[in-house]
Amino acid sequence: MFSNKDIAQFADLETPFYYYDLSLLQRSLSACANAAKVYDFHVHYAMKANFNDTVLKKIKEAGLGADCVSGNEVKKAIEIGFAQKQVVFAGVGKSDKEINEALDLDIFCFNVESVQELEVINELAGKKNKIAKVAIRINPNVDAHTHHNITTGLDENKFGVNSWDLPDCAEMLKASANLEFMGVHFHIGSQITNLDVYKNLCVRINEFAKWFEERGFMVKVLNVGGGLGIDYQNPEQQIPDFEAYFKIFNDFLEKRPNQEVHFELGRAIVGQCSSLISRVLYVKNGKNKNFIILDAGMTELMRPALYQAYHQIENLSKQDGEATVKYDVVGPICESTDCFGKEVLLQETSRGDLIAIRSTGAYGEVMSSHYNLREKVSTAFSQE
Ligand SMILES: Cc1ncc(COP(=O)(O)O)c(C=O)c1O
Ligand SMILES: N[C@@H](CCCC[NH3+])C(=O)O
Repeated sequence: MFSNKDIAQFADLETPFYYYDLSLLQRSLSACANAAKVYDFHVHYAMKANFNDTVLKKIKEAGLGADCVSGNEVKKAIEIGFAQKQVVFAGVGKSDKEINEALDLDIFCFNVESVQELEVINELAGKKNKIAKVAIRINPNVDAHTHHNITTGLDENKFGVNSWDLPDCAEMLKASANLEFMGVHFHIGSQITNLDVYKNLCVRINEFAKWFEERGFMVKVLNVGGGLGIDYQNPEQQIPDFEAYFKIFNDFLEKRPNQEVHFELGRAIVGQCSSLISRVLYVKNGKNKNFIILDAGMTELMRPALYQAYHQIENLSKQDGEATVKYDVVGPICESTDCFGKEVLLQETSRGDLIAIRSTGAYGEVMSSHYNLREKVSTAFSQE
């Protein structure tokens, strides 16, 4: 819900822009940190969800670590002030340059996704006379029951080491003088709303951790990844149930004494704290359809075009009236998929109205592009 003060502030700003509610971000962070603390769990924030500087600084101040998926994310995490020992680096295609940079920055751990990558990290660490800490990202073949395009833990996915390659992995680890084995890593997908999925993941994690222990490895870290979803249908349901989420891992993981449990949450922390604010350029009334044409498009928010993702759409200029007209809400980009919602019921809308597209804090601003030579999308922040 936006206050009249928020809306008055928006009226003076050039659209489109991402609006960040920093007090909501703070409340999400506190809820997450407090729920994790009960079990002494460690949370690394998945930077790919949103790497806006102001957002990152708040997350760092809350004491979370950083989960990175590129050399630039690793560098940015360190620049923002995340402690080196709280930075992890995953990714199925880490380049030699990126590995070298992360070695120089002495990060906590590489989450390694293939036997070849182990070989390369060992060689590059050797050249620097360093010992690289590594966890093996295992593909557990657990169905996350989420959108097909954001599932990552099935045999058909490119991510992680498949179970049949683990014997080679173990051999490589034993033969590599410049690698220190830290533990096992998993991430089965994003926008997971059925928490039972995580029980299945825990069963597989227990099996894989035991597999390594039986071969003489000490598993210091169980990194279970992230993926906890948010309620896109109901943006006012703002803070995910972190307590229920962490409790599942406490109940179902067979954690050894002194073993650390790590999480990599992105969307659950930042998803609800932002909306894309746009202005209506034109309203086209057709025979069978009415179109609202916004000044924001798929270049600012790609999720609907890419995954047919639902985001709630609100007309902020007509908050009181009854919603009576169905519109297809589209952007100005030269693509037919540049559509934020079809047959969206809204108050009768006119040129100049302000429109909010809700729940855009995760994978919104970060996935914006310059297609059609669009301007870089701007940002605005709530007064805390
Ligand atoms: C390795 C890894 N960890 C964590 C995440 C964070 O996911 P989410 O934003 O769904 O919590 C992702 C993205 O899906 C990922 O690929
Ligand atoms: N970009 C996706 C999530 C991908 C998660 C990263 N593996 C989304 O917008 O839902």
